[in-house]
Amino acid sequence: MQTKHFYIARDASLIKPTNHLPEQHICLDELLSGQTIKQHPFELLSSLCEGAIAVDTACRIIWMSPKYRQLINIPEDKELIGTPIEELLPNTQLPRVLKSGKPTFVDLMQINGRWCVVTRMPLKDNDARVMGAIGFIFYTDLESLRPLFDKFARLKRQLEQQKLIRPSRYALDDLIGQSAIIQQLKRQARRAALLDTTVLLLGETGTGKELLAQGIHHASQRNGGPFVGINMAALPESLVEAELFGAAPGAYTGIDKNGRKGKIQLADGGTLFLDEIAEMPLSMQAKLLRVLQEREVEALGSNRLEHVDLRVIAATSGNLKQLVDEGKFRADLYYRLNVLPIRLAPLRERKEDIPLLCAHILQSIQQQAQIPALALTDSALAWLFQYSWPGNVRELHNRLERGCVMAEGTAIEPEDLGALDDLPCPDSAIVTGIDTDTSLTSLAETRLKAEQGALQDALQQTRGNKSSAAKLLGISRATLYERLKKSPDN
Ligand SMILES: Nc1ncnc2c1ncn2[C@@H]1O[C@H](COP(=O)(O)OP(=O)(O)OP(=O)(O)O)[C@@H](O)[C@H]1O
Repeated sequence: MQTKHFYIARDASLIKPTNHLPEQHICLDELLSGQTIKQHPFELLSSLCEGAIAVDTACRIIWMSPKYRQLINIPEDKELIGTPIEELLPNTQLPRVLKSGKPTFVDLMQINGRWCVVTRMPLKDNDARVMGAIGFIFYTDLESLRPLFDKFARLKRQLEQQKLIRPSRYALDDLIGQSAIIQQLKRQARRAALLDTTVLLLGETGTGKELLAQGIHHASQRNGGPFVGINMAALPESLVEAELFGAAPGAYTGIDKNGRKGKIQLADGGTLFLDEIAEMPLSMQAKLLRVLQEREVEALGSNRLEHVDLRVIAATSGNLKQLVDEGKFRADLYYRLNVLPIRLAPLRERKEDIPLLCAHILQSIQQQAQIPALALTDSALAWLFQYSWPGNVRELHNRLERGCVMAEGTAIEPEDLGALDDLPCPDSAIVTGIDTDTSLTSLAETRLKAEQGALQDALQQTRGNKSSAAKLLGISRATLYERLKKSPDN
């Protein structure tokens, strides 16, 4: 196979890949080695555009054209060689080019508040090893493209209004925590955002898997595209196919004459978040595998394959490997999804994050509900530290919300957080400062009665639906069953 070289015309007006070597052209290798002409090759290239910047493999600036300096307001005498590019341009995509070794020929990028059309290319040595990357700005005056931008913005607004696309609400900075575990998680997520591969998020319920998925999308190059989420556990098996893969006109009675787009088609250009992936019916797994392998989707009732361009982030609170071993999850799909696994630690493994999380959550509750600021008493904080947090950050949020409602004074006490629900537990008794002799017996009885009353009320309200009753009470189904067993009637 013949290698393609880049050639530049002697009048410096054109760079194009070709297999021929016309006499009037200079090979770029020759040009970069400076054998042919006196002018620095980068300067020659930058004269073709509105600015250019080059970095080495460590993403440090090795060269910047004067026009680029002007665009980002850097004085001429300021030394930039060796500066990490992200310090100057936080949204730079050159690290991605270094990683992938692939160019992006046309992209839009905001530089110093101005939209620019940019091209990025890897710089490779004779053995095709990446030794740096170079970015060019071709247009900074995009007024002529204004009608196109306006149309794009209008269509995007329409889709958002129809709730067909949901912009990601969270960035990685919204992930609260100072622990080493959270810092490492954010570093992994930033690296995952740079790559365009499938990510598998593993963690118990409420650990922030969806929040992290949105953060990765937000930090990725796909952030201008949609973030589309679907929870496999919330869908009856019969609806999964149409919801996920779409349906052709006439696929089933009552369908719109234009057919129906599935979440996969809606995520085109962006990120598809498949929550509770372990719940995906086996019959649908082969179809999803095709999307991951071929980027092709076949709508229900159609025999046409549509190409889609998306990144998949899947999440599970279960053990996928075990399901594979039990034959309940396809091994080939598991390996396709498990390209970049990221584990989210439960809150009990990073309790040092609790005070910061509480501060953030309390502030947001108080702002939303427009109520005066409430602090946690020392004993409330102590209880938060000794509790095991089966529902993780979601449960912390629910308990703090409950605390804000129940608090009588200016501070939240352990019992406002539902700490007494966990009695009789010696630890709880210590942190709540409750005397564990005779008063505890009557308190426990009173609490049991009140609790059974609340359980019965919730069951009545939800017409006996235990899942909904548990949700209403802010407890898990398992806890609900456990508490029901304590009823004197049982
Ligand atoms: N580190 C964190 N910082 C701030 N908020 C968090 C953090 N982790 C989780 N949350 C919040 O906790 C709640 C639950 O998070 P999320 O829905 O992302 O969890 P999940 O792991 O996807 O849960 P599930 O498996 O039940 O769907 C959300 O309100 C989210 O914003």
